[in-house]
Amino acid sequence: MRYISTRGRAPELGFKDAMLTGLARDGGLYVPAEIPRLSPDEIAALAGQSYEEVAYRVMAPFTGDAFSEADLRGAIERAYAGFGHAARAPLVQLAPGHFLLELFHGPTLAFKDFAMQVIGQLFQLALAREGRRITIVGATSGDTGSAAIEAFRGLDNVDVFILFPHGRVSEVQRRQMTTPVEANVHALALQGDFDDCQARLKDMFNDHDFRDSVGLAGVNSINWARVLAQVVYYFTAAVSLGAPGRPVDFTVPTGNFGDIFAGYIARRMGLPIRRLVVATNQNDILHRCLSTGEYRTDGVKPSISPSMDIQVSSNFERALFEVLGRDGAAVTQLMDELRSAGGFSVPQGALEALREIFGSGRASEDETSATIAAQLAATGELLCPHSAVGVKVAQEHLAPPVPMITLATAHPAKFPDAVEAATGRRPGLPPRMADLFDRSERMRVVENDLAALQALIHEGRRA
Ligand SMILES: Cc1ncc(COP(=O)(O)O)c(C=O)c1O
Ligand SMILES: N[C@@H](CCOP(=O)(O)O)C(=O)O
Repeated sequence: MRYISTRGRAPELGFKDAMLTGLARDGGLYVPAEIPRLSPDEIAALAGQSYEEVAYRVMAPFTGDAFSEADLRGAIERAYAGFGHAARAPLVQLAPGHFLLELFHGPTLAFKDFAMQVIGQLFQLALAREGRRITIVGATSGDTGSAAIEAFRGLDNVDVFILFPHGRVSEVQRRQMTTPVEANVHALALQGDFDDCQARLKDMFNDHDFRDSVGLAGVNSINWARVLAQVVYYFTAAVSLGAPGRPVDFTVPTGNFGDIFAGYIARRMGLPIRRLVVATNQNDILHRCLSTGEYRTDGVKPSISPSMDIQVSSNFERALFEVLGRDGAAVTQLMDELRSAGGFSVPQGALEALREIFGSGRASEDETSATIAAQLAATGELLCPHSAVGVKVAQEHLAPPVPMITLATAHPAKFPDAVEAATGRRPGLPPRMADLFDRSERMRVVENDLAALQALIHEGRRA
């Protein structure tokens, strides 16, 4: 299996190198040269299998010969062993025809653990084999950072630097990043928003001297392996509701477009997904774009679903690449316009192709709070604000008899203030995290300045 860049000017790589590389050297994102398909019989045969078995069968066609079957299976087994639910990603019913896929039973209580735990294992295998050290730099609006730290903390051959927007993540999210004691973990509170964090991260990748000198690696969803591991739960959920014999819809709380792009890949692999619905908070650039064809940034607005406070949605580039007929030059032109003018118009044919697959909707702050309260009253399910955005938008897109599955992307206890304000009930952390507020914090507040960040990373790495 070979991987190509969405900008068409970077070397083709195998799975392992694409994973260790992160962003392509032409600034694009790696995607598989071909998307493997599973036959209806192969999809039907996933019914009743463990989450780990489904993960192996879905991921193996993409990893090619990068890892032996035993290594890949071992990595998957270790990745999910610490999850707090036997099903890993349980499906609960909210209403007739509407289901919630709970993706928050991993170690850091958000869907990021599903991929981060696997790639943590795969990175360790690959680095040990090659005797390499790397520096991971990640940008987070709250959840990727803690998941990455959890997956890579304490490793001898990895240093981890996480950029998060200062004052714009929840206290639980911040403490998850600032309380680990391992010397290889560095939490950096950047004076700016998430888009600034992600822009500086991409600047570092595009500075090839810096990139090579520190052995830069990325574990944001710019990394194809992140997207791949997230494809798996679309299969487990759809199959449990009758796929391949029955189509399903998904609604996905969306920011960086990585999670919903994983659903798109599942669909291309043959899973009968009828619609994928993008659910945004008041940072609704994707909803506006799908509605009007205009992708225009207008500044990140802080919300009660902070992990989705994103305007420059990284993986939308992968979707554009597909609907532009895999034309790297056309993608490069749109991305250049985004950088120079803050936006672009999606060509009409590409917009129609997007709309055939993706629906969209937006939830205001009040609607998000009202949905948290209403779901608690109606079903007893306590939603985090991101999942509530999803449920609210999903309710507007129900199309019986096709079942709707909404992704619940984080545990409500990560956002106790917003949940308490909506319901009067303050969700508690699981016992293993009960002392989170007693642990001492370690973080540096940093300017939004590329050269200063690069110097800090150079100095902070262990020799
Ligand atoms: C809790 C939560 N929900 C939803 C999202 C949006 O996911 P994506 O960025 O893959 O679109 C994020 C951040 O990625 C998140 O942390
Ligand atoms: N919401 C994310 C933003 C980064 O997303 P990623 O999927 O590209 O890592 C977060 O919580 O950090």
